[in-house]
Amino acid sequence: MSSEQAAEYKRHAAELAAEMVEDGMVVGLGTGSTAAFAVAALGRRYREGLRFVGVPTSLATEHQARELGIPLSGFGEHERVDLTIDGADEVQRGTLNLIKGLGGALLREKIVASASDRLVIVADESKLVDGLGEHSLLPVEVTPFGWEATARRLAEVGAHVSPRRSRAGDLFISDGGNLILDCHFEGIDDPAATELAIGSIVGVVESGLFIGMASEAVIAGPTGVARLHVAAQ
Ligand SMILES: O=C[C@H](O)[C@H](O)[C@H](O)COP(=O)(O)O
Repeated sequence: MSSEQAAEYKRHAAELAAEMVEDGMVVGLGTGSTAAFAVAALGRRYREGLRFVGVPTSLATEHQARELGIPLSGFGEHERVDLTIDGADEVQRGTLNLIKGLGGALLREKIVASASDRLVIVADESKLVDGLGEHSLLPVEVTPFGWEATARRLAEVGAHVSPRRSRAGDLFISDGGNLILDCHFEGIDDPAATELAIGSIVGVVESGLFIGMASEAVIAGPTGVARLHVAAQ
């Protein structure tokens, strides 16, 4: 799929999800190229009279939403988020378990997702996988202090670890002031166990595994847009 086609599919999925927002909602605003289409569509809907407040999942999304005139809020004012629309790097068929964080926003995204009544994932169909870790690295956010030691612990649970760097070659710093270690696994057979193993390492802030969090995925491709739900076990 060409990048123009992928962008078109992302836009389709994002615009359909943006239609799910209703008057009075608290809306989680995701991060990344696909979520940005949803934020743009929500900006248009706000200008047309829909009233909602957004909870942004990154500084980049906060900036985009402000430019569009979307009012923003946070967890000081709201305990729960009604609906979050976000992208993903991989979406597992059936479970809708996810890998997120290639854009570096996984920590805020996970905080917002965990406070959301509904997490709707928007993506083009290249993101759909049978098993997590098929195509994507797993980003893990870690504290800057002692990151090399944390990286060694991650290697012990089976990851090939590379610290993420900026284009200039410096260590990438997340919105939360942490580092990201990109972890390659030879497939992630048991995502819940992997999430637990990674989460128990001192120095790990969060991993990009989102297990049991997505309620729906809106996936667009050449045959149209499909709304996927978690399959009954
Ligand atoms: O940290 C970034 C986020 O998890 C993104 O939602 C994810 O990387 C997908 O981004 P995109 O829609 O640009 O592929």
